[in-house]
Amino acid sequence: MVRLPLHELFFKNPHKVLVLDGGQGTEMENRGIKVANPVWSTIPFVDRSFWEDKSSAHRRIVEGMFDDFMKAGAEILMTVTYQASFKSLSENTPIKTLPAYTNLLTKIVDFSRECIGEDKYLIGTIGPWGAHVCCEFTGNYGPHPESINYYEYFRPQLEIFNTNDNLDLIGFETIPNVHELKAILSWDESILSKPFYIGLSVHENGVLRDGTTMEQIGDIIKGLGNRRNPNLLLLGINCVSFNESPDILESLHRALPDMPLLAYPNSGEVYDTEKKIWNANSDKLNSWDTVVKRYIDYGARIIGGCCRTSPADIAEVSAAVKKYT
Ligand SMILES: C[S+](C)CC[C@H](N)C(=O)O
Ligand SMILES: N[C@@H](CCS)C(=O)O
Ligand SMILES: [Zn+2]
Repeated sequence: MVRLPLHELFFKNPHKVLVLDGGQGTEMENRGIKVANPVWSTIPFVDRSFWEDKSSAHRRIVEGMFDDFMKAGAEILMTVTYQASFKSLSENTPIKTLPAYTNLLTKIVDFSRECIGEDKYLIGTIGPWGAHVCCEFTGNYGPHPESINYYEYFRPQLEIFNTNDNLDLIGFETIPNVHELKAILSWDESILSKPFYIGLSVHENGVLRDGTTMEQIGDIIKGLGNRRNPNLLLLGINCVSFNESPDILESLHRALPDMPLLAYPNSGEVYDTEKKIWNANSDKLNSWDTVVKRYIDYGARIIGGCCRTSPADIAEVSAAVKKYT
C-alpha cells in the first residue's frame, strides 16, 4: 500500500493538513444527474447500466468529478454513499436484501478506489439517521430521539465499510442531533473497527441543530474517558454555513483544544427540503484563503467543501493549505 495509515501520517507530520474534495451530490447535479429523489446522490449507482456499461453517461460523470477534484488538489476523497443506508435503499429502490445491498456498496467503494488510484485516501461516508427523512438541517428527530435504534440503522453500512480495505476512514457526516452523536460515541472497536470521524451539522448561531452547545459536546467527549474508541480520529463540522464556519470551529477548538478537527462547509446557500433546491442566503463575507487560515489555526487536519462547493473551490482550499502549512 502506498498510503501511510492516516493516524501515522498525522502523527509523523504534525503540520500536515489534507485537502478534501467538495460537495459530491451537488456537483453530480451540476453535471446533469438528477439527485432529487429519496436516496439522493446514490441514485446513479442503483441503475444496472452504471455497472454493465462502462461508458454510461452517469459513470463518466462520476469519474470526471473525481478527476476534477483531484486536479484541483484533493488528497482525500469520499464515496458517494451519504444516503445509501440499507433502510433508505431497501425502502426506495429495488435493492431489498442484505446480500444485494452488500454487493452494491462494495461495488461503489471499489469503483471509487479505481477512480482515485492507490495514493489518495478514501473515506466511506455515512449520512445521519435524519438524512432519510431530510432533517439533517433541523436536528428534529421527533419526540423521542433517545429511543431511536441508531445502531440498527447504521449497522449494515458500517459492517461493509469496516471490512473493505479500500477505505481508509469512515465519515459520519452532517450529524445534527446529540442523541445520535452519543450513540456513535458509545460504540467500541468491535462496532467501529477502523478510523472514523464525526462531522457535526451546526446552525449559523453556533449550536448543534438541536440546540446542544459546543461546550456540551466537549464535555460529552471528555466524559468518555477511557471508554473513548481509539479509532475516533477527528471531530469537526460539515455542511455548515461558509461565513460562520470559522467561528464555529473556533468554539469547538476551545471546547476540545487537543482534538484534531476537520471542516468542510457548504457554499452558504440554504437547502429547501421540500423542493430539494438550494436558495441564496447572504453573500460570502470571506475568501477561502481567510477561512482556511483560521481553520488551520484551530487545529484542522482535513479541510474541504460540502454541498454546492465545486472543484474551483477546492483549488482555492488547496492553494490556501499550501500557503499556511
Ligand atoms: C445534505 S442534504 C442536501 C442531502 C439530501 C437530503 N437528505 C434529501 O433527501 O433531500
Ligand atoms: N458527502 C456528501 C455530504 C452531503 S451533506 C456530499 O458531498 O454530497
Ligand atoms: Zn453538504
